[in-house]
Amino acid sequence: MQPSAGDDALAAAPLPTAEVTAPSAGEAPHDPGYAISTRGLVKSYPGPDGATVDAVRGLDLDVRRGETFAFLGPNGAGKSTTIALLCALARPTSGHATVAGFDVATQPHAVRRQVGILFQHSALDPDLTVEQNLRIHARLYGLPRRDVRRRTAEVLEPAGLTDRRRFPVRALSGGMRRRLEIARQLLHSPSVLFLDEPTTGLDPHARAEIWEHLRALRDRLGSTLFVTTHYLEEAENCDRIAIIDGGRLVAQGTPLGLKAEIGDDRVALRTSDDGRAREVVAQAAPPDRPVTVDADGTWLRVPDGSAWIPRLCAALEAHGIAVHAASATPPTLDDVFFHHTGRSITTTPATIGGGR
Ligand SMILES: Nc1ncnc2c1ncn2[C@@H]1O[C@H](COP(=O)(O)OP(=O)(O)OP(=O)(O)O)[C@@H](O)[C@H]1O
Repeated sequence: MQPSAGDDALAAAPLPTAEVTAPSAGEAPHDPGYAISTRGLVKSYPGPDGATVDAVRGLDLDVRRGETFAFLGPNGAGKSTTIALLCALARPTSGHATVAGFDVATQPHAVRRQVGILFQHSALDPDLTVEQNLRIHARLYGLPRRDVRRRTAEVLEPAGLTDRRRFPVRALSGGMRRRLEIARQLLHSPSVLFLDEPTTGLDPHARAEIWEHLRALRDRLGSTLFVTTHYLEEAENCDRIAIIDGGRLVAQGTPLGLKAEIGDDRVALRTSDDGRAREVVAQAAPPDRPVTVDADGTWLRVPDGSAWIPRLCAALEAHGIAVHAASATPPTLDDVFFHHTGRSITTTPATIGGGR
């Protein structure tokens, strides 16, 4: 969902051209090592019939400078609302947040000059050329006229779009358009770049290219990247991950650290009779290990999963149940997501050996 700015007067304010000032002490929690810091951040919207929709409920988040940070959550979890708050496009109901050292509630102009935002839906004009789209943005951000040509060339080059600068946007591929949107957001040299599902709708090749581009930008400019994505393999390559569910932060850590917290391997068995297999596996497995039957077959979590496969297969075969396939897999990020939210982030059913 695209952050809706319409509910807040803040969003309608014009972008300033003046230099920003440093925050005064005590306005919001701020550690100079953090690009983003929030404490008890809340956003509630008026809902239907006088009810209140609590989109973000008390978020405590710390994102280090130069970090690539993945923000994961099911649909409606509050990801876009969080981005809107952090970009000062919506006003927090309560709590504090600083971005690049500026308070989103008391210094919204300064925050907006420090951030670039890639929305889920394209904000490019397809009839204008690549350069014209960039110039409009430069003007909106009050870039001095003498700098526009230089900055345009500087952002187009790493995006691989220099030779397309006179093409109308409608003549670009989906991946090129996304790279152009990223380039446009870099024109005013933001220190934090927010990307709301930057690769959704792109084919795997274009997705890989976007990530290559983002990593190169991070390495070259030292920008902090805050990315929402539904693709766990993309989150896997980020420095740290936060999972939000129902507006609350349910997990935060490195991909490795979060998976290590889950610990045990997942052993999945596809059998001739999964209903009976569940009972047999429950008896043969260590006590207090829940055994589940779903589209993947019969599965459970145990330490050193591959050592359990021969034992479980022997027990099943002793009960006349044939085992068609068996696998043991270490925890994946989808397991982490499932563990914290009770559901899978993937839309397609997981397969034995490749799923939860
Ligand atoms: N302007 C608004 N007015 C009322 N409710 C809103 C508004 N914007 C968002 N919400 C509600 O807040 C909750 C969080 O929405 P949000 O768009 O932040 O979630 P999300 O995690 O970005 O979802 P998705 O992955 O589907 O984009 C949802 O219940 C949504 O319906």
